[in-house]
Parts: sequence; C-alpha cells; structure tokens
Amino acid sequence: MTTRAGFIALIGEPNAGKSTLTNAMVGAKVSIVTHKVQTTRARIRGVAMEGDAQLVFVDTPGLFKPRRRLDRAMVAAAWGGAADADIIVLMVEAHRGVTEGVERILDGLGEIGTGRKVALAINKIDRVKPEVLLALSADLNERYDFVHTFMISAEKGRGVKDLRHWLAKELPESPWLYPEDQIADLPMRMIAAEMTREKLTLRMHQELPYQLTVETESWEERKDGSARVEQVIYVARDGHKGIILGHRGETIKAISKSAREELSTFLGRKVHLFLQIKVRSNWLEEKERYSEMGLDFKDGA
Ligand SMILES: Nc1nc2c(ncn2[C@@H]2O[C@H](COP(=O)(O)OP(=O)(O)OP(=O)(O)O)[C@@H](O)[C@H]2O)c(=O)[nH]1
Repeated sequence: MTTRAGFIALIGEPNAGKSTLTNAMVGAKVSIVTHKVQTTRARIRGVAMEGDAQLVFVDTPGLFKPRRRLDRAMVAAAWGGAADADIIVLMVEAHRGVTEGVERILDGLGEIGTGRKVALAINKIDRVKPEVLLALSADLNERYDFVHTFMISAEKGRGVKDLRHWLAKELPESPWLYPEDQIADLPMRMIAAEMTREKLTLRMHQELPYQLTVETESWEERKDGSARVEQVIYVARDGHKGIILGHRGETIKAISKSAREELSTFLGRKVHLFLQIKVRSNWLEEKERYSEMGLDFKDGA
C-alpha cells in the first residue's frame, strides 16, 4: 500500500478560523494529538486520516503586524512553521477581504513560498454573498499564484471535505508519521495530562519542568455531560511543591484554570479539574511513571 503523509500549516490573520478548521478536519473519526514536538518548531495541532494519507496539521500563531519583541517572535514562529510544512493553506476571511494584514502575509508568502504548494481557503463563506466571493477569489489569485482555491465555512463544515481530500492527494508519499492505532487509541487522560504539563512548563523555570510528571488518576463522566478529572503532579523535591503551589496557592490555581479551559475547549464540554501535588523523590526511577507517559522503561538505563 502506498501511504502519504506530511505537515500542513494553516496560516492567516488572527481569528481567520485556523483552530476551527483544524477541529473540523480532525473530526470525530480520529483523535487529536496535542503535544509539543521538540524537533519541529511548530506545535502539532491535529492528525487526520484520509484514506491512505495522514494529514498532520501544525499550529501557527496568527500572523499580525509585530510591535513588541514577543510579537516578532510569534510571527517568526508562524513563518517557521509554514516554511517547514509540505503544504501551506492561507486562510482569508470572506467578509473582511484583502486587509492590510492579508497583504502583509501575501508579501511574506512571496518570500518563502517559491516552489511550495500554497492553497487559498476563503473561510466564513456563510457570511457573504456568492458574488463577493468570486471577486475576492479573483483578486487574491491575481496577487499570488495559489495552486488551488477553496471556499469554505470551517464552522458549518462546508467545503471542508473537499479541502481534506485535496490535501491528502497532494501530500508526498511517505510512511505515516504517527502510528495509526496510536492516534486512535491515544487515551484522553494522557492528552489531558499533557495539557497540564504544558501549562506547568510554561510557568516554571529552568530544570523544574523536567523534574515533574503529570498523571490523570481518575476520569469520571458525569450525568450533566461534564467530566470530573483528577490529576497528580509528581515532583522530585519538597521545594518544588512549594514553587508550584505559589503564594497562597495562586500559581497552581492559575495552572489549573488554564489547563481546565484548554481541556474543556478540546472536549467541547465542561470540565472539573482537580490537581494534587505529590513528592516522590525517585519518580524518575519508577516504572509506572514511564508507562503512564507512554514510554518504555529501560531496565538499567
Ligand atoms: N461565521 C463563521 N465564523 C467562523 C467560521 N470559522 C470560524 N469562525 C469563527 O471565527 C472565530 C475565530 O476562529 P478561530 O478558529 O479561533 O480562529 P484562529 O485563526 O484559530 O484564531 P487565532 O488562534 O487567534 O489565530 C471564532 O469565533 C469562530 O467561531 C466560519 O466558517 N463562519
């Protein structure tokens, strides 16, 4: 069997609908993988299967006019994600048309886009009349040589199938980048633990993030449709516990809030998240900790 696989970067102004489209692409059929890939500059947003092709969507921060240093770093990261991708899809909002921001992105594409497949996806078509769409498509195609133009509504799911089908066809022949069963089976509780670990990593400094691990201890589906999730943060030292708790527990509260919000958005329903910190000086030597992370524990290693 010939398989195809590759990275697809969705770029566009903030609010163009990149996250909505990723979710629509991944759909119910497959799970989504949310984790940082150390070797790639961008974050993997979702993995979708289409026939024999595996589509890996990479998240890029919205492209906007950088003002501060942080802005510049984010925009650079977005372009970095795009430059590493096999296919770039530029998302433009139908009702906003060619804004200054879109013009700037087109200029950027001119610089990095040569020899790459760049498709145009005019999103939010539910918000405009067909004649507006045709004019916009013509205008954009005059400004940049897109290999294909799609008219979509990521939110309503219109045109999403066609786009996914096309992407699958255009990806290079390659073995899958993620084992199919791993994606399908990646347990939700592991993804949820990763989300909390990510929030911890963002807040903690230096080596602390490498000395902790997060496990989901219990996951209870409640009658009202919400989920009750209990997680344990294992730290290696007593002092680390205090740092994660923060003054009057403020740090852990903030971490818990952002992890809960992300998980809740991901699941599309309410989540009650409870975090507990346990000190286990030797957790790095414990076999169960590794299997919880989906890693092999190598004896003697
Ligand atoms: N009417 C309409 N709204 C949409 C459509 N797609 C996305 N939206 C809305 O547009 C808003 C932004 O969507 P996101 O998917 O968060 O946009 P994004 O590009 O990921 O935004 P950033 O992460 O800020 O870069 C949300 O309120 C969506 O509900 C669409 O097809 N039609």
